[in-house]
Amino acid sequence: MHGNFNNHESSEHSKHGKQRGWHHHVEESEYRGHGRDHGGWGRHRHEEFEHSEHGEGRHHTSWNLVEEEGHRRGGRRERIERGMLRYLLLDALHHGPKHGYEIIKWLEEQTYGRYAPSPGTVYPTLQLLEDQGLLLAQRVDEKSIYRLSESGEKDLDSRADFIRDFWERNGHPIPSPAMQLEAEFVYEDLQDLQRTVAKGIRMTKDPQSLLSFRQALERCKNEIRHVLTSGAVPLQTSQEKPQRGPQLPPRELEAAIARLFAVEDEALRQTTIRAKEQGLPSIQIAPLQGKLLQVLARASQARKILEIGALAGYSGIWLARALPEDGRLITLEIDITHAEVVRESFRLAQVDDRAEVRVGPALETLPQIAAEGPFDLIFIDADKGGYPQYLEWALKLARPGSIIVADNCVLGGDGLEDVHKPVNSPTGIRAYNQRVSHDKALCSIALPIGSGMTVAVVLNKEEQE
Ligand SMILES: C[S@@+](CC[C@H](N)C(=O)[O-])C[C@H]1O[C@@H](n2cnc3c(N)ncnc32)[C@H](O)[C@@H]1O
Repeated sequence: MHGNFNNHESSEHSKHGKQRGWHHHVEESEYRGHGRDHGGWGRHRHEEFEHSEHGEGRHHTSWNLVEEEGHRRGGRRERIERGMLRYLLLDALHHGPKHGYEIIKWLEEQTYGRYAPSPGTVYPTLQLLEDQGLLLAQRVDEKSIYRLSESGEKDLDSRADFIRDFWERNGHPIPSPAMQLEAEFVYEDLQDLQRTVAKGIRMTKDPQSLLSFRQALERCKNEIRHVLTSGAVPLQTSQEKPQRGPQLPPRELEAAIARLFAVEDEALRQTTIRAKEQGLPSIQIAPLQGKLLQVLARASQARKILEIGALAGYSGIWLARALPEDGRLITLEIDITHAEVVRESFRLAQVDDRAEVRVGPALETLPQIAAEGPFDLIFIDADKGGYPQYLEWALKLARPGSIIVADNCVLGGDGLEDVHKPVNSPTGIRAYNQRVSHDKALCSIALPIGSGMTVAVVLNKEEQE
């Protein structure tokens, strides 16, 4: 029940309280017993409900006769919905035969004093239940001892939810005032958190941010579980230093890094704009990845670079710009239309003196360029099913110290799981990762950048473990 605690809903209810149904008022009390809205203590709204003719009409007249209310006890009280006392009486007798006063005491004790119905409401209700055949009464020493009849058990069963909720609220000791106050704060924080998350969900347009919300909530739940089991807040591990300042979700973080480290110039921007205009898909690498390729090319002092999968030449431009004047980039492209766009891109970016595109299926072109190797850096970014074969070729065309990079290798984790799937699995990415991560001739890592890049360095014999 997530209602506005301050709403007084009598008018709403009386609007519906018509025909043969009857309604109750909604009662709000400043309450320090256990509240249902919270599942704990706090301000508690007792919401009563309308019974229609489709409900339990057979009780209507008799219920109206009975006023039920718990006593106020030491500032704590439990009030129950009108008409529900009968089920508490039935429940008391379900736990053994009792006379009227014993029932009152039993309820008072079991609720730790929260609820003690008055004799003035209990005795008429017992009489009513007996008349309805739900109780059996036996006179012993001037007192009636009651026990449940079979139909009484059934009637009680029909309200099992109410009974369960009642005991969840009331069947445990009352916490100290200090505990109650702290608990109020916890509930307020919880509601605040719920509002914040709901607002975040409404405002965000990025699925990655939603994933980050879930991860943050998971961390919070884990910490609370830890407190529950060990009674203490978990120690921060060295990787989980207290966080300072706003935390950006991964995509925004990449964009922020790119703004600082990988700013596109006009030639690069125009490359993607022209590619779009020509109807090419926007599946080029991100600026951050382009810069990473440049860093790797520079680190390996690359003079010859091979790329498999050119599209419009965007990544090719990043790579070609990391080459010395006499360096060479060969990029392979199956689609002749794409290849034409690539040529124009290289010309406009003024790297056409060192970068060229070769047209055809890569597996046919690769054997033809074997004589032009070895290549210092090889970037694989074509059809994903071909990755394992491209890796074979990359290893043939590389030298010790060469770097082999492949794009789209993490795919939100899909590229990493189930690495034992056959090498010709649909994407080939898992097989690729399996191979580069285990091959002794390679030192490799997958990076969660873009949709994930795997970087591998070819080792010489002495370097291999
Ligand atoms: C993801 S795009 C390349 C993006 C490019 N590396 C960039 O970041 O700017 C993949 C390209 O590989 C090409 N391709 C697909 N299968 C190929 C194959 N068997 N041989 C060569 N190129 C292929 C596609 O036509 C497409 O242009």
